Amino acid sequence: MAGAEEIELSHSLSSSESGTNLQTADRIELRFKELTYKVSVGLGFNTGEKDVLKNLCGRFPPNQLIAIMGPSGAGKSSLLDVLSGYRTNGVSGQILANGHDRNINAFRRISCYIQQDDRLQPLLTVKEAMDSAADFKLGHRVSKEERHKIIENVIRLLGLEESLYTRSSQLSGGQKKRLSIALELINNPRVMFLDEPTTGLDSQSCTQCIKLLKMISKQGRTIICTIHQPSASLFQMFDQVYLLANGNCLYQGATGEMVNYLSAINLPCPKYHNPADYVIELASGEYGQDKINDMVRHSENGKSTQWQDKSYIMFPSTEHLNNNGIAKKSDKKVKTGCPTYFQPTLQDTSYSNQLGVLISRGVLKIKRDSTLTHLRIIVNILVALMLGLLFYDSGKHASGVRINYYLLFSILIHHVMTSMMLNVLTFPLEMSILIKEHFNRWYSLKAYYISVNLLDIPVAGFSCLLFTAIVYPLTGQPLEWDRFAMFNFTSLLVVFIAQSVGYMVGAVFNVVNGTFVGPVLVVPMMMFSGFGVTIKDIPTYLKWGSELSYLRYGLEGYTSAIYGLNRPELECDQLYCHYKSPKKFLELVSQPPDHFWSSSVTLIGILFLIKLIAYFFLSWRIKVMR
Ligand SMILES: Nc1ncnc2c1ncn2[C@@H]1O[C@H](COP(=O)(O)OP(=O)(O)OP(=O)(O)O)[C@@H](O)[C@H]1O
Repeated sequence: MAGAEEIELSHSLSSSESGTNLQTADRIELRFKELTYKVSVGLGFNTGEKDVLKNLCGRFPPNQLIAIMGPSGAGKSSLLDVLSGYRTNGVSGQILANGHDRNINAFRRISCYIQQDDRLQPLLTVKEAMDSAADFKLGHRVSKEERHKIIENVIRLLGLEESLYTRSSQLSGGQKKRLSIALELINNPRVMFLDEPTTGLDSQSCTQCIKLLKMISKQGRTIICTIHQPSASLFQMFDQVYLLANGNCLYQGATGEMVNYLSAINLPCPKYHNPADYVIELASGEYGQDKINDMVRHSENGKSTQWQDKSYIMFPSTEHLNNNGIAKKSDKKVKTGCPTYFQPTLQDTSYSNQLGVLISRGVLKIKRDSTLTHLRIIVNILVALMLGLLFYDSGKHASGVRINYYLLFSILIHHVMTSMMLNVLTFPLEMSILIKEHFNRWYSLKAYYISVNLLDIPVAGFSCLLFTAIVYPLTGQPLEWDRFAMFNFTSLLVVFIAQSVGYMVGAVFNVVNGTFVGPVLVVPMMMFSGFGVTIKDIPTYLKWGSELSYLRYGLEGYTSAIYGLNRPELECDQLYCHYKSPKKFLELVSQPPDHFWSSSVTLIGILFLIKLIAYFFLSWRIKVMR
């Protein structure tokens, strides 16, 4: 993006209805006092607390691009997490928006947080991602034409016109970053937090990215980002610097004043040295801890405003108070920085709108997902064919009853493992996107959870039906529609339960741990399924295990569908067939002849219970991760 073009774009935006330029009253000055953030560290008996941020003070005015700088581990990301409201546990001190205590929910409505890793939907194109973000954030409050105009403006502003039909996964690092910013710009946030927006970008993309942020800040926004070690030219583009070391503030003030500050405290920046490099060296302790202590003392840990640029619009804390020190009613909007219309939820659009957009976006993803959809269908076809050939006609003759029972158990394990492991492996990636989008208020967790469960039905249903349609006739099961339907219904219930277990594991564990925990959770289910040790042979003190095993009810559902419902005697192709009468076999596996419906009802109960548990794990995980 050329400079002239940028100016032209920002001009075109000023008259647009997207409202990307902020009114003075909408601008936010963020201040914090005595801000401390403690985390628990250590394991077992050796636990303790660590002060990540130590009594920090600071002032981030609107219309400015602010860099939080410091060496690795200084507390930059933590400060961003705390100021954005992403982290609230272990935080003490005061955070003020326009001089008033920051109401976390009101503040979240006017801010956004863009994390270091671009958590984008890999299968959606830039246009689709923008459309769905606009649908989530603007919904029906804004007409279709207006929405289109807003998207167009933001896309133009961020120079993404040429990548409109490129999938997010195929964008370059710089384009991904720009798309992340574009998605959040749609609802015109007044404060933007960005964690290391230049990491992984080449120098040209870095410059483009920072130029863009600068331009957005000049529309009245407060833009705060962490940055590692900027080049001298990049450094100059920031309006303000907040320098951290070991959780303390070493400097807060205008970028142009930093060299003067260093000279004033007898730490002059050597000639021809990039001031950004020099302060990082100082903050890393390369010149001694005493220099760090001096800087903390002189900056008063961020309290001193001596080096700040005084030209920006200030929001004195008393500006909106009447003589009694009470906020004036008419100033409600400025006071909280929150829209004046009543908003019962954190999200900008209704629950039904969120669900609708999640489902239409999900359908797009399903169509393109090579693992969750295409691979899943292929695996079901291949396994069904393999089992069909291996157990060919095993269900037809009385001599093959035992072998057929092994087949039923194999089918059960196939459904459990494939469905569960797919979610264990793919959900952690989805989790990181969910956390970002949920934190930035695109949708509620409930809407998300209902949508994923609804979206699971068609693919699971189709692959299950395909599997049954192949394996059932090949293995010589009774060709009766009701038995076929019952068999498939049991498979579906087992698949849904296994998927929910997968969500549960995927929500709590990362891919590596989940890959271990998932199968481990299946083992007790297998032990108590009645396969091998029949239910009547399980010791009384372990009976509870069989009551909980969804594999037991799945196996019972299968055997009832195949051998129950008064199935007539089986053909015997040998001199003697012990299980000629299906009832005899059902007795062996200690199962009443017509157990199908009671097994199905129990499976449905287990399904709802596991779905509920998975939801609680998911919401717990989201809270814990923050
Ligand atoms: N939840 C946590 N538990 C334990 N220690 C933590 C936690 N969060 C932060 N820390 C510690 O606090 C310090 C600051 O971490 P933070 O991620 O904020 O640093 P940073 O300046 O962003 O570093 P980098 O530039 O390497 O990302 C580090 O020593 C980190 O290990």
